[in-house]
Parts: sequence; structure tokens; C-alpha cells
Amino acid sequence: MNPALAELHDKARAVLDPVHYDFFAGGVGDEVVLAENEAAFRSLALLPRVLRGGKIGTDFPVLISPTAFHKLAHPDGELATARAADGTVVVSSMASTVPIADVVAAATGPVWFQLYVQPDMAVTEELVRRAERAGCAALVVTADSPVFGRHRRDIEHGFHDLPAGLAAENMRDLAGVAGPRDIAMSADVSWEHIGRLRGMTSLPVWVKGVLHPADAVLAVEHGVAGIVVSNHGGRQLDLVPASLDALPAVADAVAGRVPVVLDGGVRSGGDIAIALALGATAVGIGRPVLWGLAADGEAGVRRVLDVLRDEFLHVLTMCGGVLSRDMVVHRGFRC
Ligand SMILES: Cc1cc2nc3c(=O)[nH]c(=O)nc-3n(C[C@H](O)[C@H](O)[C@H](O)COP(=O)(O)O)c2cc1C
Ligand SMILES: CC(C)CC(=O)C(=O)O
Repeated sequence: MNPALAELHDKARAVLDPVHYDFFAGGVGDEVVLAENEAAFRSLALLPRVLRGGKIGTDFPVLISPTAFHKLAHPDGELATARAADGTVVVSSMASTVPIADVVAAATGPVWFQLYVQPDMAVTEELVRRAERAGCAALVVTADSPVFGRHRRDIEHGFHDLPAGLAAENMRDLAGVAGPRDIAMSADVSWEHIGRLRGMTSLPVWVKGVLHPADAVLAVEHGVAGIVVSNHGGRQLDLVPASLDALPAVADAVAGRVPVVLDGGVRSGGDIAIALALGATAVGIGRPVLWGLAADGEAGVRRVLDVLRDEFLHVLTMCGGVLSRDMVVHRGFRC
């Protein structure tokens, strides 16, 4: 992990209520996948290309992945995250503790709305309209959650409710129900719903939580605007591969037809470079944003993005400004 991010993590752990720290940090089951998401990056090395000359790009291919309940990390919650993003795409969780309209108003760059399709399609449609009215630039449908993941640490702490005064604000006053309603996960959600969403809105519809290449093909066939290869930061099923290990096959299946974002375990500029070399168009950052937010609010999130940007561009320059799959090898590989 980049040392500045490690420092923010340590500070976050020191200031957070331990139950809330564990909600953010934890994963499902034995947390095998949680650990492997990061370990997968460390098992790989880059073979740089040299003496290429020419100009190195300055694009920063990073999005802020959707994470719930930012007010558990800092009183300014998602407003601080949105302000800090400064042009970086914010994918705002449906379970945010600030209404989506306020998140968009605080952001200077694009905000995308992460959606769990609700079994009551009237509720889903109202959420879509809220995202549209707020000015969101895309919908990101999370597909890896037919049920809630069983987060061991939350179960041990008995943590399932937000403290008094905090709520999932986007879920307030929907389809005739006053006050916030619970987010429902449903195993009934299918590719057909992607079609229905596309019929409902002109916003681009992304799908998040794809690991199987056949699902990536289905996603393209159903007209998605992009795919997020993700195992939800090791929070849904503790039997899946590290998201990085699932990336190359998905990238091959998609074959450039839509962008492919990778999230899970990205903790340094070098990690971003490896993901891009293996076929990602960009990466999503989950927990490091929460650590920055908890440690130092808006300034902490800015620091996370600045550190990653600086380190990524440094690594890219070291690699001759190009990143391709032939440049990634396993550690211990002999030329
Ligand atoms: C505390 C927490 C809350 C999350 N909430 C959501 C959510 O509301 N919707 C969603 O699609 N993904 C959610 N995720 C998953 C993230 O979008 C992302 O896939 C994951 O955090 C990436 O891994 P990383 O934390 O290792 O960077 C959450 C992850 C964490 C850690
Ligand atoms: C409130 C939950 C739906 C947030 C989530 O997706 C998670 O904790 O991983």
C-alpha cells in the first residue's frame, strides 16, 4: 500500500468508533477475498518498456467507487467526498447519508448514481427519477447482491442499524411511504431489468459486480454503457477470485466494446498501472476514500486522490507511457 494511504488508514482506525471501522474495513465470511484483492496486485510485477521517447499522457483513470454511509466516517459525509473529487467521477451509493441532489450540488465533476434495483419497480423508477433530476450522468446497477453479504465483523458486533440522526437519505419518502425505507436486495433481479431500466431513462446504464466473462458478454448484449469488474471489495461471496484475477478474461470477452472498470484492492499508483495493463479502462477506489474521509474529511479524500494520481503518473512514466498485458508477469518469473 502507498505509505500515505497507510497513514490515513491508521489515523482513520484511531478516530473511528471500532464498530464503524469494522463495518468499513470488513468483508464477508473468513475475509479470504478481502485479503486476496490486495495480494493479487502484490503477486505481479511490471516489465517496463524503455527508450520510447515522446509525450506521456496525464489522464488519471480513477473513479470513486460507491460506498455506503459516509457520515459514519465524518460529519460532512458524502458532501466532503463530492467536494474533494474535484472532477474525478463520484459513483454515489444509493445508501448515502446525504440525498443524491446534495451530492451532485457539492461536486464539481460528474456524479453517477449506484442503484440496487428494488423489487418494487415503482420504487426503482422513483430512484431513477431522483438521480435524473439531481443531474447524475449515469446509473451503475450493482449486480452482485441478490442478498446482503454476511459480514462477519458486523454480525459479531450486532451492527445493523445506523445511529440516531443518520439515514439512507435517498430512500426517504418513496412510493407513498413516509420516512426512509430499507434497501431491499432481491434474487429476482435479472438482465430483463437492465432492459427495463434502459427503457426508463436515457442515462447510460453500467453494471457493477461482474466476474464471469459470459456475464460480461450478456452485459454488452443488453446495451450497458460499461462494466465494473468487482467482488464488492470482498463483501458478498468469500469464494470468488480476487477481482484483478477475474479482469483479463472479462476484458477479452468485452474486446473493447465498452469500458471496463476494475475495483477491489487498489492501494497504489502501481496497482492502477497493473490493472490498466491487464485490460481495465480505469479503476475504482473504495476503502482508501473512506480512510481519507475519516482521517481528515474533504482534505483527507483529496490527499488520497492526489497521492494516487502522482504515483500513477510516476509509474506510467517509468513504463515508457504504455501499459499492455505483455508487461505484466508473475513475481518469480524468469525472462
Ligand atoms: C463500507 C463499504 C460500503 C459499500 N457500499 C456499497 C454500496 O452501497 N453499493 C455498492 O455497489 N458497492 C458498495 N461497496 C463496494 C464498493 O463499491 C467497491 O466495490 C469496493 O469497496 C472496492 O474495493 P476496495 O474497498 O478494496 O477498494 C461498499 C464497500 C465498502 C467497503
Ligand atoms: C448498505 C449496504 C447495501 C452497503 C453495501 O453494499 C456494503 O456494505 O457492502
